[in-house]
Amino acid sequence: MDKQAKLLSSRLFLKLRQVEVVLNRSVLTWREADKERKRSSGISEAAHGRSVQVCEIVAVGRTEDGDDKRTRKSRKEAKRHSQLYPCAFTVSFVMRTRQHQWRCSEVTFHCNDQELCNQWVRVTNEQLSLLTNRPKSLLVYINPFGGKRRGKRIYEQKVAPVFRRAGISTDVIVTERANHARDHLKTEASLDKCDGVVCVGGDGMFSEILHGLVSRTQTDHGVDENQPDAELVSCSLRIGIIPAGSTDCVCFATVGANDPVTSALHIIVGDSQPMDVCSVHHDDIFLRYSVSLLGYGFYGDLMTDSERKRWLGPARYDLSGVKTFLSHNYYKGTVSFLPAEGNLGNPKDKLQCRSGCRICQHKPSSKDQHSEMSDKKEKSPKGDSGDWNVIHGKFIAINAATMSCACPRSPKGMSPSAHLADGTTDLILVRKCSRLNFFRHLLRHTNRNDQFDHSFVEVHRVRKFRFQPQHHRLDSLEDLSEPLQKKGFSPICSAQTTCSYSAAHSSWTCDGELLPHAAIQVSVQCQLIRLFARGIEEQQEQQQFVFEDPCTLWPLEQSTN
Ligand SMILES: Nc1ncnc2c1ncn2[C@@H]1O[C@H](COP(=O)(O)OP(=O)(O)OP(=O)(O)O)[C@@H](O)[C@H]1O
Repeated sequence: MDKQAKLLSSRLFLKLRQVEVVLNRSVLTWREADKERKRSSGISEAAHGRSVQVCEIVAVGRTEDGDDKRTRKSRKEAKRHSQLYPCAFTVSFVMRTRQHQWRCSEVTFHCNDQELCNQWVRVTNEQLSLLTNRPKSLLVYINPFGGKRRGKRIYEQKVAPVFRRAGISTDVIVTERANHARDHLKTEASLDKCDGVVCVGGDGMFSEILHGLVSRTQTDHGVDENQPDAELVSCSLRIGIIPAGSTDCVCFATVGANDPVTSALHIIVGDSQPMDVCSVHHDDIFLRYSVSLLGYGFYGDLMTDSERKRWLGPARYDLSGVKTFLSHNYYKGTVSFLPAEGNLGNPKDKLQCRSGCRICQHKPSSKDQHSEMSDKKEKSPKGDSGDWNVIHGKFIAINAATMSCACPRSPKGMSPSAHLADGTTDLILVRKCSRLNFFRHLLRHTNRNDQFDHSFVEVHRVRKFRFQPQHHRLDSLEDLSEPLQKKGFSPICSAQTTCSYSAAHSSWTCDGELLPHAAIQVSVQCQLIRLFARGIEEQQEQQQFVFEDPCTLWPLEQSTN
Protein backbone atom coordinates (compact mmCIF):
# COMPACT_ATOMS: atom_id res chain seq x y z
CA MET A 1 0.00 0.00 0.00
CA ASP A 2 1.31 3.45 -0.85
CA LYS A 3 2.34 5.68 1.99
CA GLN A 4 -0.31 8.31 2.26
CA ALA A 5 -0.16 11.69 3.90
CA LYS A 6 -2.01 12.07 7.16
CA LEU A 7 -5.13 14.18 6.79
CA LEU A 8 -5.64 14.31 10.54
CA SER A 9 -3.79 12.97 13.55
CA SER A 10 -4.88 13.60 17.15
CA ARG A 11 -4.72 12.20 20.62
CA LEU A 12 -8.30 11.48 21.65
CA PHE A 13 -10.02 9.36 24.27
CA LEU A 14 -11.71 6.05 23.58
CA LYS A 15 -13.48 4.47 26.55
CA LEU A 16 -11.27 6.32 29.06
CA ARG A 17 -8.07 5.33 27.26
CA GLN A 18 -5.98 7.78 25.32
CA VAL A 19 -5.59 6.75 21.69
CA GLU A 20 -3.67 8.12 18.77
CA VAL A 21 -6.11 8.48 15.89
CA VAL A 22 -4.89 8.93 12.33
CA LEU A 23 -6.90 9.53 9.17
CA ASN A 24 -5.42 9.34 5.72
CA ARG A 25 -7.23 9.12 2.39
CA SER A 26 -7.92 5.41 2.61
CA VAL A 27 -7.67 4.34 6.26
CA LEU A 28 -8.75 5.47 9.70
CA THR A 29 -6.61 3.95 12.47
CA TRP A 30 -6.40 4.22 16.19
CA ARG A 31 -4.13 2.66 18.77
CA GLU A 32 -3.42 3.22 22.40
CA ALA A 33 -1.09 6.16 22.83
CA ASP A 34 0.83 4.76 25.78
CA LYS A 35 2.81 2.12 23.94
CA GLU A 36 5.46 1.74 26.64
CA ARG A 37 2.91 0.69 29.20
CA LYS A 38 1.63 -1.96 26.81
CA ARG A 39 5.06 -3.35 26.07
CA SER A 40 5.96 -3.70 29.72
CA SER A 41 2.64 -5.33 30.51
CA GLY A 42 3.29 -7.83 27.74
CA ILE A 43 0.03 -7.04 25.93
CA SER A 44 0.41 -7.25 22.19
CA GLU A 45 0.25 -3.92 20.45
CA ALA A 46 -1.95 -5.41 17.77
CA ALA A 47 -4.66 -6.04 20.31
CA HIS A 48 -4.89 -2.30 21.06
CA GLY A 49 -5.15 -0.86 17.61
CA ARG A 50 -7.60 -1.02 14.81
CA SER A 51 -7.95 0.12 11.28
CA VAL A 52 -11.01 0.77 9.18
CA GLN A 53 -10.88 1.45 5.49
CA VAL A 54 -12.51 4.78 4.69
CA CYS A 55 -14.59 3.06 2.01
CA GLU A 56 -16.09 0.89 4.77
CA ILE A 57 -17.07 3.76 7.04
CA VAL A 58 -20.85 3.98 7.12
CA ALA A 59 -21.14 7.42 8.72
CA VAL A 60 -19.48 9.85 11.07
CA GLY A 61 -21.22 12.41 13.23
CA ARG A 62 -21.03 14.40 16.44
CA THR A 63 -22.14 12.47 19.49
CA GLU A 64 -24.64 14.24 21.67
CA ASP A 65 -24.85 13.59 25.41
CA GLY A 66 -26.24 10.17 26.15
CA ASP A 67 -25.58 8.86 22.63
CA ASP A 68 -22.50 7.03 23.79
CA LYS A 69 -23.62 3.59 24.88
CA ARG A 70 -21.90 2.31 28.02
CA THR A 71 -22.43 -0.46 30.49
CA ARG A 72 -24.04 0.38 33.81
CA LYS A 73 -20.78 -0.43 35.60
CA SER A 74 -18.78 2.16 33.72
CA ARG A 75 -21.51 4.80 33.65
CA LYS A 76 -20.30 6.67 36.75
CA GLU A 77 -16.75 6.79 35.55
CA ALA A 78 -17.94 7.79 32.13
CA LYS A 79 -19.91 10.69 33.55
CA ARG A 80 -16.81 12.02 35.27
CA HIS A 81 -14.85 11.45 32.08
CA SER A 82 -17.35 13.20 29.84
CA GLN A 83 -17.23 16.23 32.14
CA LEU A 84 -13.50 16.37 31.47
CA TYR A 85 -13.85 15.58 27.74
CA PRO A 86 -17.35 16.74 26.78
CA CYS A 87 -16.97 16.71 22.99
CA ALA A 88 -17.33 13.47 21.09
CA PHE A 89 -17.87 12.03 17.62
CA THR A 90 -18.90 8.56 16.54
CA VAL A 91 -17.70 6.60 13.54
CA SER A 92 -19.98 3.80 12.29
CA PHE A 93 -18.18 1.23 10.18
CA VAL A 94 -18.44 -2.22 8.64
CA MET A 95 -17.33 -5.05 10.86
CA ARG A 96 -16.95 -8.52 9.43
CA THR A 97 -18.30 -11.33 11.57
CA ARG A 98 -18.72 -15.00 10.72
CA GLN A 99 -19.42 -16.48 7.30
CA HIS A 100 -19.44 -13.36 5.19
CA GLN A 101 -21.79 -11.53 7.50
CA TRP A 102 -21.26 -7.85 8.12
CA ARG A 103 -22.41 -5.74 11.03
CA CYS A 104 -22.43 -2.01 11.62
CA SER A 105 -20.06 -1.29 14.49
CA GLU A 106 -19.37 2.03 16.22
CA VAL A 107 -16.49 3.74 17.91
CA THR A 108 -16.81 7.01 19.85
CA PHE A 109 -13.83 9.31 20.37
CA HIS A 110 -13.83 12.03 23.05
CA CYS A 111 -11.88 15.22 23.53
CA ASN A 112 -12.28 18.57 25.23
CA ASP A 113 -11.97 20.70 22.11
CA GLN A 114 -15.21 21.25 20.21
CA GLU A 115 -13.36 22.68 17.22
CA LEU A 116 -11.15 19.57 16.97
CA CYS A 117 -14.20 17.35 17.19
CA ASN A 118 -15.95 19.30 14.40
CA GLN A 119 -12.80 19.10 12.29
CA TRP A 120 -12.73 15.29 12.56
CA VAL A 121 -16.37 15.05 11.53
CA ARG A 122 -15.90 17.49 8.66
CA VAL A 123 -12.71 15.99 7.22
CA THR A 124 -13.94 12.40 7.51
CA ASN A 125 -17.22 13.35 5.83
CA GLU A 126 -15.26 15.09 3.08
CA GLN A 127 -13.45 11.81 2.42
CA LEU A 128 -16.76 9.94 2.36
CA SER A 129 -18.20 12.42 -0.11
CA LEU A 130 -15.36 11.58 -2.50
CA LEU A 131 -16.69 8.03 -2.72
CA THR A 132 -18.92 8.66 -5.70
CA ASN A 133 -20.01 5.02 -6.02
CA ARG A 134 -22.19 5.36 -2.90
CA PRO A 135 -25.94 5.70 -3.45
CA LYS A 136 -27.67 8.73 -1.96
CA SER A 137 -31.21 7.96 -3.03
CA LEU A 138 -32.85 4.55 -3.44
CA LEU A 139 -36.12 3.21 -4.74
CA VAL A 140 -37.18 0.33 -2.48
CA TYR A 141 -39.77 -2.34 -3.33
CA ILE A 142 -40.98 -4.58 -0.51
CA ASN A 143 -42.89 -7.80 -1.12
CA PRO A 144 -44.91 -8.13 2.10
CA PHE A 145 -45.84 -11.73 1.26
CA GLY A 146 -42.43 -13.19 0.36
CA GLY A 147 -40.95 -15.99 2.50
CA LYS A 148 -42.40 -15.91 5.99
CA ARG A 149 -44.17 -12.61 5.26
CA ARG A 150 -41.55 -10.69 7.20
CA GLY A 151 -40.33 -8.41 4.38
CA LYS A 152 -41.83 -5.22 5.79
CA ARG A 153 -40.64 -5.89 9.31
CA ILE A 154 -37.15 -6.86 8.14
CA TYR A 155 -36.87 -3.63 6.19
CA GLU A 156 -38.23 -1.37 8.92
CA GLN A 157 -36.30 -2.91 11.80
CA LYS A 158 -33.00 -3.95 10.28
CA VAL A 159 -32.42 -2.00 7.10
CA ALA A 160 -34.10 1.42 7.32
CA PRO A 161 -32.14 2.46 10.47
CA VAL A 162 -28.79 1.72 8.77
CA PHE A 163 -29.83 3.59 5.62
CA ARG A 164 -30.85 6.54 7.81
CA ARG A 165 -27.51 6.50 9.60
CA ALA A 166 -25.73 6.55 6.24
CA GLY A 167 -27.84 9.52 5.12
CA ILE A 168 -29.53 7.63 2.29
CA SER A 169 -32.97 8.86 1.29
CA THR A 170 -35.51 6.26 0.22
CA ASP A 171 -38.75 6.03 -1.67
CA VAL A 172 -40.46 2.88 -0.37
CA ILE A 173 -43.18 0.99 -2.24
CA VAL A 174 -44.89 -1.98 -0.59
CA THR A 175 -46.21 -4.10 -3.44
CA GLU A 176 -49.94 -4.79 -3.62
CA ARG A 177 -49.92 -7.62 -6.14
CA ALA A 178 -47.59 -9.86 -8.11
CA ASN A 179 -45.77 -7.90 -10.86
CA HIS A 180 -46.55 -4.57 -9.22
CA ALA A 181 -42.83 -3.78 -8.88
CA ARG A 182 -42.06 -4.95 -12.43
CA ASP A 183 -44.81 -2.87 -14.00
CA HIS A 184 -44.01 0.19 -11.92
CA LEU A 185 -40.33 0.02 -12.90
CA LYS A 186 -41.16 -0.57 -16.56
CA THR A 187 -43.35 2.46 -16.98
CA GLU A 188 -43.96 4.80 -14.06
CA ALA A 189 -40.89 4.97 -11.82
CA SER A 190 -38.86 8.16 -12.13
CA LEU A 191 -35.47 6.56 -12.27
CA ASP A 192 -33.43 9.65 -12.97
CA LYS A 193 -33.94 10.70 -9.36
CA CYS A 194 -32.47 7.56 -7.80
CA ASP A 195 -29.10 5.85 -7.64
CA GLY A 196 -30.33 2.30 -7.31
CA VAL A 197 -33.25 -0.04 -6.84
CA VAL A 198 -33.64 -2.23 -3.77
CA CYS A 199 -35.67 -5.40 -3.70
CA VAL A 200 -36.90 -6.75 -0.35
CA GLY A 201 -38.05 -10.30 -1.00
CA GLY A 202 -36.91 -13.58 -2.50
CA ASP A 203 -35.67 -14.70 -5.91
CA GLY A 204 -39.13 -14.23 -7.44
CA MET A 205 -39.21 -10.63 -6.32
CA PHE A 206 -35.67 -10.10 -7.60
CA SER A 207 -36.75 -11.47 -10.95
CA GLU A 208 -39.55 -8.88 -11.07
CA ILE A 209 -37.07 -6.07 -10.45
CA LEU A 210 -34.69 -7.52 -13.04
CA HIS A 211 -37.40 -7.68 -15.69
CA GLY A 212 -38.72 -4.22 -14.87
CA LEU A 213 -35.30 -2.58 -14.98
CA VAL A 214 -33.95 -4.39 -18.04
CA SER A 215 -37.15 -3.80 -20.04
CA ARG A 216 -37.23 -0.14 -19.04
CA THR A 217 -33.61 0.30 -20.13
CA GLN A 218 -34.29 -1.33 -23.52
CA THR A 219 -37.43 0.77 -24.07
CA ASP A 220 -35.54 3.96 -23.19
CA HIS A 221 -32.85 3.03 -25.74
CA GLY A 222 -35.21 1.81 -28.47
CA VAL A 223 -34.02 -1.81 -28.31
CA ASP A 224 -36.53 -4.50 -29.28
CA GLU A 225 -36.40 -7.28 -26.67
CA ASN A 226 -38.15 -9.67 -29.07
CA GLN A 227 -35.11 -9.79 -31.33
CA PRO A 228 -33.03 -12.76 -30.12
CA ASP A 229 -29.85 -11.24 -31.60
CA ALA A 230 -30.38 -7.73 -30.28
CA GLU A 231 -27.46 -6.38 -28.28
CA LEU A 232 -29.14 -5.32 -25.06
CA VAL A 233 -28.14 -2.11 -23.28
CA SER A 234 -26.71 -2.56 -19.77
CA CYS A 235 -28.71 -1.05 -16.93
CA SER A 236 -27.10 1.97 -15.34
CA LEU A 237 -28.82 1.53 -11.98
CA ARG A 238 -27.60 -1.10 -9.57
CA ILE A 239 -29.93 -3.51 -7.79
CA GLY A 240 -29.68 -4.28 -4.08
CA ILE A 241 -31.21 -7.44 -2.65
CA ILE A 242 -32.44 -7.55 0.93
CA PRO A 243 -33.14 -11.26 1.39
CA ALA A 244 -36.66 -11.84 2.71
CA GLY A 245 -37.95 -14.78 0.69
CA SER A 246 -38.02 -18.53 1.02
CA THR A 247 -35.36 -18.85 -1.68
CA ASP A 248 -32.65 -16.17 -1.80
CA CYS A 249 -30.12 -17.83 -4.10
CA VAL A 250 -29.09 -14.70 -6.00
CA CYS A 251 -28.26 -12.91 -2.77
CA PHE A 252 -26.34 -15.92 -1.42
CA ALA A 253 -24.31 -16.29 -4.62
CA THR A 254 -23.33 -12.64 -4.77
CA VAL A 255 -22.79 -11.81 -1.09
CA GLY A 256 -22.09 -15.20 0.50
CA ALA A 257 -24.81 -14.82 3.14
CA ASN A 258 -28.55 -14.34 3.34
CA ASP A 259 -28.56 -11.59 5.90
CA PRO A 260 -30.49 -8.30 5.56
CA VAL A 261 -27.98 -6.15 7.49
CA THR A 262 -25.05 -7.47 5.45
CA SER A 263 -26.90 -6.67 2.22
CA ALA A 264 -27.82 -3.20 3.50
CA LEU A 265 -24.15 -2.49 4.26
CA HIS A 266 -23.05 -3.64 0.79
CA ILE A 267 -25.57 -1.15 -0.61
CA ILE A 268 -24.35 1.67 1.63
CA VAL A 269 -20.66 1.23 0.74
CA GLY A 270 -21.71 1.27 -2.93
CA ASP A 271 -20.43 -2.15 -3.97
CA SER A 272 -20.82 -3.13 -7.57
CA GLN A 273 -20.98 -6.68 -8.89
CA PRO A 274 -21.67 -7.06 -12.60
CA MET A 275 -23.87 -9.97 -13.59
CA ASP A 276 -24.67 -11.86 -16.75
CA VAL A 277 -28.29 -12.29 -17.74
CA CYS A 278 -29.64 -14.89 -20.17
CA SER A 279 -32.36 -13.73 -22.52
CA VAL A 280 -34.75 -16.54 -23.45
CA HIS A 281 -36.76 -16.50 -26.67
CA HIS A 282 -39.15 -18.76 -28.50
CA ASP A 283 -38.74 -17.95 -32.19
CA ASP A 284 -38.96 -14.18 -32.24
CA ILE A 285 -40.89 -13.87 -29.02
CA PHE A 286 -39.12 -12.79 -25.88
CA LEU A 287 -40.03 -15.05 -22.96
CA ARG A 288 -37.97 -14.17 -19.87
CA TYR A 289 -34.59 -13.28 -18.43
CA SER A 290 -32.63 -15.65 -16.24
CA VAL A 291 -29.66 -15.09 -13.95
CA SER A 292 -29.45 -18.42 -12.16
CA LEU A 293 -30.97 -21.69 -13.39
CA LEU A 294 -32.75 -22.67 -16.55
CA GLY A 295 -33.82 -26.28 -16.17
CA TYR A 296 -35.64 -28.70 -18.45
CA GLY A 297 -36.60 -32.25 -17.54
CA PHE A 298 -35.97 -32.98 -13.87
CA TYR A 299 -36.06 -29.41 -12.56
CA GLY A 300 -38.83 -28.34 -14.95
CA ASP A 301 -41.01 -31.26 -13.79
CA LEU A 302 -40.16 -30.57 -10.16
CA MET A 303 -41.24 -26.95 -10.46
CA THR A 304 -44.39 -27.87 -12.41
CA ASP A 305 -45.40 -30.26 -9.67
CA SER A 306 -44.48 -27.91 -6.85
CA GLU A 307 -46.64 -25.14 -8.35
CA ARG A 308 -49.65 -27.39 -7.74
CA LYS A 309 -48.64 -27.72 -4.11
CA ARG A 310 -48.10 -24.06 -3.24
CA TRP A 311 -50.32 -24.45 -0.16
CA LEU A 312 -47.59 -26.66 1.35
CA GLY A 313 -45.11 -23.78 1.58
CA PRO A 314 -41.36 -24.43 1.11
CA ALA A 315 -41.89 -28.15 1.96
CA ARG A 316 -43.44 -28.53 -1.50
CA TYR A 317 -39.99 -28.53 -3.09
CA ASP A 318 -38.93 -31.61 -1.08
CA LEU A 319 -42.12 -33.48 -1.82
CA SER A 320 -42.08 -32.65 -5.53
CA GLY A 321 -38.38 -33.50 -5.63
CA VAL A 322 -38.98 -37.02 -4.37
CA LYS A 323 -41.98 -37.49 -6.65
CA THR A 324 -40.11 -36.27 -9.73
CA PHE A 325 -37.11 -38.41 -8.88
CA LEU A 326 -39.29 -41.52 -8.57
CA SER A 327 -41.00 -40.76 -11.92
CA HIS A 328 -37.56 -40.88 -13.57
CA ASN A 329 -38.64 -39.33 -16.84
CA TYR A 330 -36.44 -38.57 -19.78
CA TYR A 331 -37.05 -36.41 -22.82
CA LYS A 332 -35.87 -36.52 -26.39
CA GLY A 333 -34.64 -33.46 -28.15
CA THR A 334 -31.80 -31.59 -29.79
CA VAL A 335 -29.48 -29.23 -27.98
CA SER A 336 -27.30 -26.89 -30.04
CA PHE A 337 -24.77 -24.58 -28.44
CA LEU A 338 -22.09 -22.06 -29.23
CA PRO A 339 -19.06 -22.83 -27.02
CA ALA A 340 -17.44 -19.96 -25.14
CA GLU A 341 -14.16 -19.86 -27.01
CA GLY A 342 -11.51 -17.63 -25.48
CA ASN A 343 -12.96 -17.91 -22.00
CA LEU A 344 -10.22 -18.35 -19.41
CA GLY A 345 -12.10 -20.92 -17.37
CA ASN A 346 -14.05 -24.10 -17.86
CA PRO A 347 -16.78 -25.72 -15.77
CA LYS A 348 -14.45 -28.42 -14.42
CA ASP A 349 -11.51 -26.24 -13.44
CA LYS A 350 -12.55 -25.75 -9.81
CA LEU A 351 -11.80 -22.01 -10.03
CA GLN A 352 -14.64 -20.55 -8.06
CA CYS A 353 -15.95 -17.09 -8.82
CA ARG A 354 -14.93 -14.88 -5.93
CA SER A 355 -14.73 -11.18 -5.17
CA GLY A 356 -12.50 -9.52 -7.82
CA CYS A 357 -12.69 -12.67 -10.00
CA ARG A 358 -9.89 -12.74 -12.60
CA ILE A 359 -12.01 -14.59 -15.16
CA CYS A 360 -14.92 -12.16 -14.95
CA GLN A 361 -12.54 -9.22 -15.32
CA HIS A 362 -11.30 -10.75 -18.56
CA LYS A 363 -14.75 -10.60 -20.13
CA PRO A 364 -14.78 -10.22 -23.90
CA SER A 365 -15.80 -6.73 -24.95
CA SER A 366 -19.18 -6.60 -26.62
CA LYS A 367 -17.36 -5.62 -29.81
CA ASP A 368 -15.22 -8.78 -29.71
CA GLN A 369 -18.24 -10.88 -28.91
CA HIS A 370 -20.16 -9.36 -31.76
CA SER A 371 -17.37 -9.99 -34.25
CA GLU A 372 -17.00 -13.55 -32.91
CA MET A 373 -20.67 -14.12 -33.70
CA SER A 374 -20.40 -12.49 -37.12
CA ASP A 375 -17.35 -14.64 -37.97
CA LYS A 376 -19.27 -17.73 -37.14
CA LYS A 377 -22.22 -16.62 -39.19
CA GLU A 378 -19.95 -16.00 -42.15
CA LYS A 379 -18.52 -19.50 -41.91
CA SER A 380 -21.95 -21.01 -42.02
CA PRO A 381 -24.00 -20.56 -45.14
CA LYS A 382 -27.22 -21.63 -43.42
CA GLY A 383 -27.66 -19.12 -40.66
CA ASP A 384 -25.20 -19.56 -37.81
CA SER A 385 -25.33 -23.32 -37.38
CA GLY A 386 -21.84 -24.03 -38.78
CA ASP A 387 -19.86 -23.54 -35.55
CA TRP A 388 -22.56 -24.71 -33.29
CA ASN A 389 -22.27 -28.08 -31.63
CA VAL A 390 -25.37 -30.18 -32.02
CA ILE A 391 -26.38 -33.03 -29.74
CA HIS A 392 -29.43 -35.23 -30.24
CA GLY A 393 -30.37 -37.41 -27.31
CA LYS A 394 -32.52 -38.54 -24.46
CA PHE A 395 -32.06 -36.33 -21.47
CA ILE A 396 -33.15 -36.66 -17.87
CA ALA A 397 -32.16 -33.07 -17.28
CA ILE A 398 -30.86 -30.12 -19.28
CA ASN A 399 -29.65 -27.34 -17.01
CA ALA A 400 -28.04 -24.01 -17.74
CA ALA A 401 -26.36 -22.47 -14.68
CA THR A 402 -25.40 -18.85 -15.24
CA MET A 403 -24.07 -18.66 -11.68
CA SER A 404 -22.99 -21.44 -9.34
CA CYS A 405 -26.54 -21.55 -7.88
CA ALA A 406 -24.97 -22.24 -4.50
CA CYS A 407 -27.38 -22.02 -1.60
CA PRO A 408 -27.29 -23.18 2.02
CA ARG A 409 -28.63 -26.60 0.91
CA SER A 410 -26.16 -27.02 -1.91
CA PRO A 411 -23.08 -25.11 -0.79
CA LYS A 412 -21.20 -25.65 -4.06
CA GLY A 413 -24.26 -25.31 -6.26
CA MET A 414 -25.32 -26.70 -9.60
CA SER A 415 -22.11 -25.64 -11.32
CA PRO A 416 -19.49 -24.78 -8.68
CA SER A 417 -17.16 -23.00 -11.11
CA ALA A 418 -19.77 -20.96 -12.97
CA HIS A 419 -18.98 -17.26 -13.09
CA LEU A 420 -21.21 -14.33 -12.33
CA ALA A 421 -19.99 -12.06 -15.08
CA ASP A 422 -17.89 -13.82 -17.74
CA GLY A 423 -20.59 -13.76 -20.44
CA THR A 424 -21.25 -17.50 -20.33
CA THR A 425 -23.58 -20.11 -18.93
CA ASP A 426 -22.70 -23.71 -18.00
CA LEU A 427 -24.85 -26.10 -20.00
CA ILE A 428 -25.20 -29.39 -18.13
CA LEU A 429 -26.65 -32.35 -20.00
CA VAL A 430 -27.70 -35.37 -17.96
CA ARG A 431 -28.44 -38.19 -20.34
CA LYS A 432 -30.76 -41.08 -19.74
CA CYS A 433 -29.27 -43.28 -17.02
CA SER A 434 -30.40 -45.58 -14.25
CA ARG A 435 -32.28 -44.17 -11.30
CA LEU A 436 -29.38 -45.10 -9.02
CA ASN A 437 -26.87 -43.25 -11.17
CA PHE A 438 -29.10 -40.19 -11.32
CA PHE A 439 -29.40 -40.33 -7.54
CA ARG A 440 -25.60 -40.43 -7.29
CA HIS A 441 -25.42 -37.37 -9.53
CA LEU A 442 -27.99 -35.47 -7.45
CA LEU A 443 -26.22 -36.41 -4.24
CA ARG A 444 -23.08 -34.76 -5.51
CA HIS A 445 -24.83 -31.39 -5.45
CA THR A 446 -24.75 -31.62 -1.68
CA ASN A 447 -21.25 -32.99 -1.10
CA ARG A 448 -17.70 -32.29 -2.24
CA ASN A 449 -17.55 -34.85 -5.06
CA ASP A 450 -17.43 -33.72 -8.68
CA GLN A 451 -20.98 -33.87 -10.04
CA PHE A 452 -19.72 -33.82 -13.62
CA ASP A 453 -17.55 -36.91 -13.18
CA HIS A 454 -20.14 -39.35 -14.54
CA SER A 455 -20.24 -40.88 -18.01
CA PHE A 456 -23.86 -39.76 -18.49
CA VAL A 457 -23.18 -36.13 -17.56
CA GLU A 458 -21.52 -33.58 -19.82
CA VAL A 459 -20.98 -29.91 -19.27
CA HIS A 460 -20.12 -27.11 -21.71
CA ARG A 461 -19.43 -23.45 -21.11
CA VAL A 462 -21.47 -21.66 -23.75
CA ARG A 463 -22.50 -18.20 -24.94
CA LYS A 464 -25.72 -19.30 -26.61
CA PHE A 465 -27.79 -22.44 -26.85
CA ARG A 466 -31.01 -23.72 -28.31
CA PHE A 467 -33.27 -26.60 -27.48
CA GLN A 468 -35.75 -28.29 -29.76
CA PRO A 469 -37.90 -31.03 -28.26
CA GLN A 470 -38.68 -33.97 -30.46
CA HIS A 471 -42.33 -33.72 -31.40
CA HIS A 472 -44.76 -36.17 -32.99
CA ARG A 473 -42.14 -37.75 -35.13
CA LEU A 474 -41.66 -41.44 -35.77
CA ASP A 475 -38.71 -42.66 -33.76
CA SER A 476 -35.59 -44.09 -35.31
CA LEU A 477 -35.47 -47.74 -36.28
CA GLU A 478 -33.36 -48.40 -33.26
CA ASP A 479 -36.09 -47.10 -30.97
CA LEU A 480 -38.78 -48.97 -32.88
CA SER A 481 -37.02 -52.22 -32.17
CA GLU A 482 -37.82 -51.63 -28.49
CA PRO A 483 -41.19 -52.86 -27.17
CA LEU A 484 -43.96 -50.58 -28.32
CA GLN A 485 -45.93 -49.23 -25.37
CA LYS A 486 -47.93 -46.14 -25.96
CA LYS A 487 -48.73 -44.30 -22.77
CA GLY A 488 -52.21 -43.12 -23.64
CA PHE A 489 -52.57 -39.42 -22.94
CA SER A 490 -49.76 -39.21 -20.46
CA PRO A 491 -47.48 -36.37 -21.52
CA ILE A 492 -44.37 -38.02 -20.19
CA CYS A 493 -41.98 -40.66 -21.45
CA SER A 494 -40.67 -42.84 -18.71
CA ALA A 495 -37.35 -44.62 -18.72
CA GLN A 496 -39.07 -47.77 -17.52
CA THR A 497 -41.39 -47.84 -20.50
CA THR A 498 -40.44 -46.84 -23.99
CA CYS A 499 -42.55 -44.62 -26.21
CA SER A 500 -42.75 -45.09 -29.93
CA TYR A 501 -43.70 -41.45 -30.35
CA SER A 502 -41.93 -38.88 -28.26
CA ALA A 503 -44.74 -36.38 -28.21
CA ALA A 504 -43.87 -35.85 -24.60
CA HIS A 505 -41.99 -32.85 -23.45
CA SER A 506 -41.15 -31.25 -20.17
CA SER A 507 -41.23 -27.55 -19.27
CA TRP A 508 -38.42 -25.13 -18.66
CA THR A 509 -38.12 -23.55 -15.28
CA CYS A 510 -36.49 -20.16 -15.59
CA ASP A 511 -35.26 -18.94 -12.20
CA GLY A 512 -38.26 -20.64 -10.63
CA GLU A 513 -40.89 -19.54 -13.18
CA LEU A 514 -42.29 -21.95 -15.76
CA LEU A 515 -41.96 -21.09 -19.44
CA PRO A 516 -44.85 -21.70 -21.84
CA HIS A 517 -42.61 -23.14 -24.59
CA ALA A 518 -40.22 -26.08 -24.68
CA ALA A 519 -38.37 -24.92 -27.81
CA ILE A 520 -36.18 -22.03 -26.74
CA GLN A 521 -33.15 -19.99 -27.75
CA VAL A 522 -30.91 -18.63 -25.01
CA SER A 523 -28.32 -15.92 -25.33
CA VAL A 524 -26.03 -14.76 -22.51
CA GLN A 525 -25.97 -10.97 -22.20
CA CYS A 526 -22.59 -10.25 -20.67
CA GLN A 527 -22.74 -8.03 -17.54
CA LEU A 528 -26.18 -6.68 -18.35
CA ILE A 529 -26.89 -5.68 -14.77
CA ARG A 530 -24.96 -4.73 -11.65
CA LEU A 531 -25.81 -5.55 -8.07
CA PHE A 532 -24.87 -3.76 -4.86
CA ALA A 533 -22.57 -6.65 -3.94
CA ARG A 534 -18.91 -7.61 -4.39
CA GLY A 535 -19.06 -11.37 -4.89
CA ILE A 536 -18.08 -13.77 -2.15
CA GLU A 537 -14.98 -12.62 -0.31
CA GLU A 538 -12.18 -15.10 0.35
CA GLN A 539 -12.16 -16.11 3.99
CA GLN A 540 -8.55 -15.07 4.61
CA GLU A 541 -9.31 -11.57 3.36
CA GLN A 542 -11.59 -11.28 6.29
CA GLN A 543 -9.22 -12.58 8.91
CA GLN A 544 -6.53 -9.97 9.06
CA PHE A 545 -5.70 -6.71 7.49
CA VAL A 546 -2.13 -5.47 7.83
CA PHE A 547 -1.67 -1.99 6.53
CA GLU A 548 1.04 0.54 6.22
CA ASP A 549 0.65 3.46 8.52
CA PRO A 550 1.96 6.86 7.37
CA CYS A 551 4.74 6.54 9.91
CA THR A 552 5.32 2.86 10.56
CA LEU A 553 3.90 -0.55 9.81
CA TRP A 554 1.28 -1.53 12.36
CA PRO A 555 -0.03 -5.04 12.16
CA LEU A 556 -3.42 -4.00 13.35
CA GLU A 557 -6.51 -5.96 14.00
CA GLN A 558 -8.98 -4.93 11.36
CA SER A 559 -12.61 -4.40 12.06
CA THR A 560 -13.02 -8.14 12.36
CA ASN A 561 -13.67 -8.97 15.93
N1 LIG B 1 -48.02 -7.91 -2.94
C1 LIG B 1 -47.88 -9.09 -3.53
N2 LIG B 1 -48.86 -10.00 -3.49
C2 LIG B 1 -48.72 -11.21 -4.04
N3 LIG B 1 -47.60 -11.62 -4.70
C3 LIG B 1 -46.57 -10.76 -4.76
C4 LIG B 1 -46.65 -9.46 -4.18
N4 LIG B 1 -45.48 -8.82 -4.40
C5 LIG B 1 -44.71 -9.68 -5.10
N5 LIG B 1 -45.35 -10.85 -5.32
C6 LIG B 1 -44.88 -12.05 -5.99
O1 LIG B 1 -44.55 -13.03 -5.02
C7 LIG B 1 -43.67 -13.98 -5.60
C8 LIG B 1 -42.78 -14.60 -4.56
O2 LIG B 1 -42.06 -13.60 -3.93
P1 LIG B 1 -40.62 -13.73 -3.30
O3 LIG B 1 -39.66 -14.20 -4.29
O4 LIG B 1 -40.35 -12.41 -2.65
O5 LIG B 1 -40.81 -14.77 -2.12
P2 LIG B 1 -40.45 -16.30 -2.01
O6 LIG B 1 -41.12 -16.78 -0.78
O7 LIG B 1 -38.98 -16.51 -2.07
O8 LIG B 1 -41.05 -16.86 -3.29
P3 LIG B 1 -41.35 -18.36 -3.68
O9 LIG B 1 -42.70 -18.63 -3.06
O10 LIG B 1 -41.37 -18.27 -5.17
O11 LIG B 1 -40.25 -19.19 -3.12
C9 LIG B 1 -42.90 -13.21 -6.64
O12 LIG B 1 -42.91 -13.93 -7.84
C10 LIG B 1 -43.62 -11.87 -6.79
O13 LIG B 1 -43.94 -11.64 -8.13
